[in-house]
Formats: sequence, C-alpha cells, structure tokens
Amino acid sequence: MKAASAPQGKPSADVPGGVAVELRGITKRFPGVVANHDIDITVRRGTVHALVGENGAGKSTLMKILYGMQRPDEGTIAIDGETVELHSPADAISRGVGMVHQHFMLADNFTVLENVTLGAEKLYGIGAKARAKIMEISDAYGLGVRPDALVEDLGVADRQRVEILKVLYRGARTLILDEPTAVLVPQEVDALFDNLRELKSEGLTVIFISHKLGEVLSVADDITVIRRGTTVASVEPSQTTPKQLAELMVGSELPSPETRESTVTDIPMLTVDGLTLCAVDADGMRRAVLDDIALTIRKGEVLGIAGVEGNGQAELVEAIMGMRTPDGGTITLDGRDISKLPTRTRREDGIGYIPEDRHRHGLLLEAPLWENRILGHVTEAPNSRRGLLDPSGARRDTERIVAEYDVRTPGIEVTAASLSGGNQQKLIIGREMSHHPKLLIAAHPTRGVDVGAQTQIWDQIREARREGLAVLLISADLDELIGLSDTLRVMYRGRLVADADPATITPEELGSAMTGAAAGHLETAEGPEEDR
Ligand SMILES: Nc1ncnc2c1ncn2[C@@H]1O[C@H](COP(=O)(O)OP(=O)(O)OP(=O)(O)O)[C@@H](O)[C@H]1O
Repeated sequence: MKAASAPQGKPSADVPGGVAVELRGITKRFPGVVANHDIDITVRRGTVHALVGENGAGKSTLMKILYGMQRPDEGTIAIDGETVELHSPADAISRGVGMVHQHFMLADNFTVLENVTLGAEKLYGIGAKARAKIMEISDAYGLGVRPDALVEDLGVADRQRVEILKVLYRGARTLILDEPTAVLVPQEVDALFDNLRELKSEGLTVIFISHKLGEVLSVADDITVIRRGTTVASVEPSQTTPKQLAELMVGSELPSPETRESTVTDIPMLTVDGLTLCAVDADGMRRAVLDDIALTIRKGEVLGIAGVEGNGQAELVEAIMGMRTPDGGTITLDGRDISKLPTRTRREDGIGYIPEDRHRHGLLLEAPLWENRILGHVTEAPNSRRGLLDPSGARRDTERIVAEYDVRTPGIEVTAASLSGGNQQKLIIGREMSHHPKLLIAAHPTRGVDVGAQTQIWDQIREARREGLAVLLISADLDELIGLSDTLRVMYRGRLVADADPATITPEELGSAMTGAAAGHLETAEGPEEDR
C-alpha cells in the first residue's frame, strides 16, 4: 500500500503497456460540497482498475468527468497520452472512453441489434454489416450476445453484456462500469469477471466502481481508494484483505458482524395466501407472474426471498404494497385483511417500504430532502399535525435522520438528486424506519451502500426485529440474504419453489438454486415445472 500523500501514478513512459487514462489534480465543487479535491489517478492500459470509497466519496463524480458528463473546475485529463477537453459523452466516446451505467438503458421491446445500432447507425448501418460486427465483438470477448434476441427476454446478466457490447461497438478502448456486480448472482459475477479478463487480454482497459470489496480484490490489478473527495491510497490487491480495504475507505475500524440470534415469535404479522397475478406477455398470452404464493412472516422474523431478478419478486412486493391488483388471493397484516386497501392505508397500517427503484418510487429527485421526508407519510407525525401538513416538523425530523443515518449532505434544503446514490438510500431507510413499521418490505436495502453504512443498516434492521419488526427482504446480495434472514425461500418463475436454511447454505448453493438448479441443501417445496 502506498502512502496517502504519495503521487499515485508514474509518468507514462515508466509504465509497461502505457497509460490509458491519466487524471491530474481533478477538483470539482458543487454548492456546499467539494466532490473531488485534487485527485490524481493513473490507469494502466490493459488492466482492471477499481475505484472504491464510502458513499459520497466522489467516485461517480470523477467517472462522470472522465465520461464528459461533467466538467472539472480544475485539473487535466489525458487519454492515451493526449490531454483532452471533454464536453459531452460523445466527446468521450470519440476518444475511446465508454460507460456502462448501473441502471441499464436498453429498450425492452427492441432486439439486441436494434438496441446496439440505435444512435450509431453511421458506423455500420443497421443491417448485415452491423450484425457481423456485433458477432465479431461478441466472439472476440466471449460475450455470447445474440443480435436477434429481444431484450425483454434477456436476464440481467445478458442485458449487461449487451450494454458492454454497445459501448465496444462504438469503439471504446476504456470502459467505465458503475457497480456492475450489484445485480448479479455469484455465478454471473464470475462470468462477468471472465469477460473483463478477456477484454484486458486484448489490451482494453476497465475502470469499475464497486462496494463489494472481496470481488474488487479478486479481479482488480490496481485499486484506488477515495475518501472525502481525495485519493487516500493506491492498493496492491494481492497484499490487502477486504477488512484492510474497508478500513482505508472509512478511515477507521469496522465493527465486527454480530452473531446469529433468533427473535422469531409465533405471532403472524403478514400472511399471504393464494396470491396470483397475471400479465399479458409480448405474444398476447396471459401468464401468471405470481402463481399461488403463500407465505407467513411472523413478528421478529426476517423472511428472505432469493431469486434471479425478474422471477416475480418485484410483482410480489408491489402486490403487497397495493400497487398492483392481484387476480386472486388474500393479504393479511396483523390480523386485518388489507387485500383491497389502497397503498396509503397499507402504509398507515404499518408497512414500511424500501423500494427497488429509488428513483421511481422512493424519492422526488428534484425536491429538497425535507420534502422527501414527507413522501409516503403525508398524514403522519411529524409531517402532519391536526390534519395539516407541518413543514417545520418535517424539517426538524429530516435533520435528525441526516445525523442519525449519516446522510452526507450540506443541508436539508438541497435536492435529493444532488445526494450520492448511497446517501439517497440512507435517507429512504431513515424515513421508513422512523415510522416504526410493523412490517418492513425491503428490496435491495443496501444496494449502492458502502460497507460501513451497510453494517449500520443491518444493525438497525436487527435491532427493530428484536422489538418485533417483521421483514420481507428481497436482495441480490446473497451474503445479505443469508446473513439477515431467519427464513429463506427461493422464487422461480413466479412461484416459491424451495426453502433454504440460512444457517448452512452458501452463497454459491443459493445462487444455483436461484437459477433453477436443484441444490443439495434445498428442500424443494414443489419442483419447478418447465414451460409453464
Ligand atoms: N449534481 C450534484 N449537485 C450537487 N452535489 C452533488 C452533485 N453530484 C454529486 N454531488 C455531491 O458530491 C459528493 C460526491 O458524490 P458522488 O456521487 O461522486 O459520490 P460516490 O462516491 O459516487 O458515492 P456513492 O457510493 O454513494 O454512489 C456528494 O457529497 C454528493 O452529494
């Protein structure tokens, strides 16, 4: 590990293979915040370079600068040895820098070919030449992309490969990936890392942002740690442990994880029975996306649902929240049938909700933090008093949440959009936990959250569980699912197909169960039927 103040990079001439990207003295200020302060990074060509740091450290800002989405206030960018001015992503792409965002930007009802060529028709047209180019790239890097597949039929990992291919198709030699593994199961992560190794063996360069420190150490050639907007260390992966890396990020020791204890009672808090929901698919066929779901979550219990994204988890959550009308079945909360109640009443009855897509359901991005405090809880204290909205109550309580949940922000008047992703998530969790829910529906509660904040959030959920909170946990982070759940069930094609014991199952076994394979540790509730 190099000292914090030491210059990060050597002059290009000294670096074998050359330098793909060199950032020098990058500073970027926003009102009340210095997001990047005098950052230096040298990215060697043909390597995987990881960028780690706690929430709000300045990673995304730095990458947006490299991708031409934002202009630095100070500093220089050199790509392949040439100092450049980037005014837009198009500028960055023309210099060979491409970015794959965390939220995929593909059009579902188009084919892979259509998606890849959209906006890049000038390169190879939209016909045979384009198809041949896609196949060539796909074969060269082992991406396995089929040009005629409909994007809506693809799983998350395949969509990600299409996004990577799209960037390569446009001529990128340096790829920026923003938390690429957050949505993948372990087997898919391995496959992605194989793809990254292929890319670098062909001389391409990958820069990726991640909070999963074990993964970072397994795939990165170089690691840069950013803390509070500045580079604090340049780390040699082979000589560092995840714990050391975490400590470099947060600047202090992490609390050790708590041992498993059971707080599960006999009292049912949520009972779902015979829940069925149909949707019409692209061929006009009615298909059950939720098929006769039955589950009970008791007071003090965390029920984890494992499943590859798109197997009905989102629909289950939305049906329980009253955001979708099921075709059959009942939902009972604390003894009361809530099946026909509107979402707001369900929330007032004691359901807390951490949504999967925080931009669509969790936040009003252009509104200040204190207005976001009110969202979903308009009629409840401290946002409301004697039936009237109470902005000063909401403001005071937002200050409290910001302090208690360590939301890094210059104040509560800034917009939610100006918070870093992890800090947006902490605000939502703070808001939902503040209403002392009976049932918490938590979809990917720590997605995008740094390891320090993740430990805190897990502790907060465990603490509330000890006091009787029931939790429905959906997560792509298998360590989180196994670590937090008292009961684990596997969802596959709209059905709960198996139960797993969180005390004994490994992330790899759970990963195979999720992809539909039978794993030794699983008690199959009902075998998954093909072609339903
Ligand atoms: N458009 C903006 N306006 C105002 N402040 C911003 C804006 N974008 C980022 N910031 C601030 O800059 C700082 C760095 O944010 P950034 O998103 O770069 O962090 P990050 O390291 O990517 O965090 P995370 O891990 O949570 O995604 C934060 O304090 C954030 O609130």
